[in-house]
Amino acid sequence: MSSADVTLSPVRNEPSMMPLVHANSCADSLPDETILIYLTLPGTLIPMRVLESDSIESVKLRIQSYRGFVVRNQKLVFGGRELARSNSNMRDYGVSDGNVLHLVVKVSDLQVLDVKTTCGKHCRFHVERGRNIGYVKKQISKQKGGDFVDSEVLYEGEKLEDQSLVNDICRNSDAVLHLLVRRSAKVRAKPVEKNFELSIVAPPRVDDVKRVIEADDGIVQPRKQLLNDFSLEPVIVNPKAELPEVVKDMVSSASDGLRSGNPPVRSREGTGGAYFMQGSSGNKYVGVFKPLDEEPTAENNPHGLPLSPNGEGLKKGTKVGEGALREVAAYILDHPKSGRRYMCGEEMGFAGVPPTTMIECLHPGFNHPNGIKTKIGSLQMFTENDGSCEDMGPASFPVEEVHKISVLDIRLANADRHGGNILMRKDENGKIVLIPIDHGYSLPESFEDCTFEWLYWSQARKPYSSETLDYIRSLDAEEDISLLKFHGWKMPLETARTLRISTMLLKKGAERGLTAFEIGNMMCRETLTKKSLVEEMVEEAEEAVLPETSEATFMEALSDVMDYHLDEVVHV
Ligand SMILES: Nc1ncnc2c1ncn2[C@@H]1O[C@H](COP(=O)(O)OP(=O)(O)OP(=O)(O)O)[C@@H](O)[C@H]1O
Repeated sequence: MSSADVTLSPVRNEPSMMPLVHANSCADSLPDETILIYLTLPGTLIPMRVLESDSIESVKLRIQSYRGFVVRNQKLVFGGRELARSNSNMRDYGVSDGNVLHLVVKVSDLQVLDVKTTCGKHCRFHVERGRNIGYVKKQISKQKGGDFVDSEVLYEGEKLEDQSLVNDICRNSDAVLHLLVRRSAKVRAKPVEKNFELSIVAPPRVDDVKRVIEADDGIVQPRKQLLNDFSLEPVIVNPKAELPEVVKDMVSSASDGLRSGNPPVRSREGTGGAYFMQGSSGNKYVGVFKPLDEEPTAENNPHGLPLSPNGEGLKKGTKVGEGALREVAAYILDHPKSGRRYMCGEEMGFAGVPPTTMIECLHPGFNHPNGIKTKIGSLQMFTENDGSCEDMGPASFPVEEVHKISVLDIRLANADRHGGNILMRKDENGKIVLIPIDHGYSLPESFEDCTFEWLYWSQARKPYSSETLDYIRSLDAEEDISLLKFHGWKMPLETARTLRISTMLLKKGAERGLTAFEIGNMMCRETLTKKSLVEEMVEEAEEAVLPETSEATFMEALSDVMDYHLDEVVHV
């Protein structure tokens, strides 16, 4: 996410209660279904009058108008569940009079910079808000060719010091920070008789200047914390499951970072606690750590979300405290094209899930409201990126990139694939590469909350390539379940069933020439209450077998039901 957390349009003065805005409402007779709800933000409780029939989107729009938080940066949580479907209404989610809804506002870790130079060059790029102007100058030099390290950078006419942090400069929460770069001119004065002669000495032209050797990478150096009370170790359940070298390197770099006094930096984005782990030099993030106890609605969630009432995660069919397990599973199951992950551990997987492993880590920099304790969670390799798919229209995403994400999401029945969870970067040839992250809500026990952002992208309607079809053919859910068991996750029957069903649907659908859109669409509900086709197929198969029947017999029944429905789709 690169945009700021607030809209650029003027925000209305905050009323004590957000008024009801409805086409049919009139001052003295409120419609029957009017309810009063309360929004909590850390430290604030905001009363708001809404209609039970108001859509989530319209409620968010009003929050945007009165509080300034843009809709896509808002997450509403009620009863331990995220109100994720924008076209569903308050009633669908069971919100009634007097209920308290939690509003989590996503604040970006990245800032868009729009840079103009006095010699007419222009560039636009993202930087982490923790970087300083010295670093920005180096980025401009890289992007535009030449050396801008000795130049002056101005914001609203004021010269910025090299040490100034991007975060501190954004005083108006600007979505885009406009900077002007000019060559610095030194003024020298030399006495000439009783007067001074002024001469302005412009620096040499860019081409004449030798490139400055890297000295400071410009990342914020939080005060060094040289501690003894820290640790970072991989969690290995099965000693036979050897960690790939890339994972070992990531773990040791993050551990070296802590040893060198570079503390974890908490991300401002997301609903759970996510920490950027630094390397030993302190100028590079090497991993993202997500502790189990800081997941949304878990005990130590840093965003103040209340505890889950029933242990279920924000998405149906997931459990609080299992997000890290699912993150690691997504990496293990993202087999490379050439074979299973355990046979060729070093290779990047088909969908490009960054290497992820389970670690235990002790550091006072995490959220410890009840005393400092060792935390267990997932550590994922930090991937340099130019923002997420929320920052850009999908038109320029290569078809193969979209297809690889679709294959992963269908297999894992991902319940949280929104644009913010796909990072994006350009490779050395300028081609856009998509990087799937945040798989804490994959492999749910039910299909109720499956959502795939890419369903709405035109690439999803293009046929899979023969290479992708070969990959799909090679998938085997039983092998995947055994592989996860080998790595220590003995999946509950319901989760294993999800993996079996979604793999079966992907394989059967692809075999019949269906597109990612057609297959994905069968897994997603059109509305909160209308069951998806895959849910209907499961129900039909359950009705066709005896209650105590074996899993294998159930899957056989489902296979027949699925063939019937897919053939119908193909012949329409
Ligand atoms: N592997 C990665 N490489 C680079 N940045 C990452 C990586 N994983 C996560 N991030 C960034 O870390 C921040 C928080 O991560 P993330 O969105 O996954 O957290 P979350 O709490 O699980 O979010 P959500 O509320 O979307 O479920 C985001 O800015 C995200 O872009």
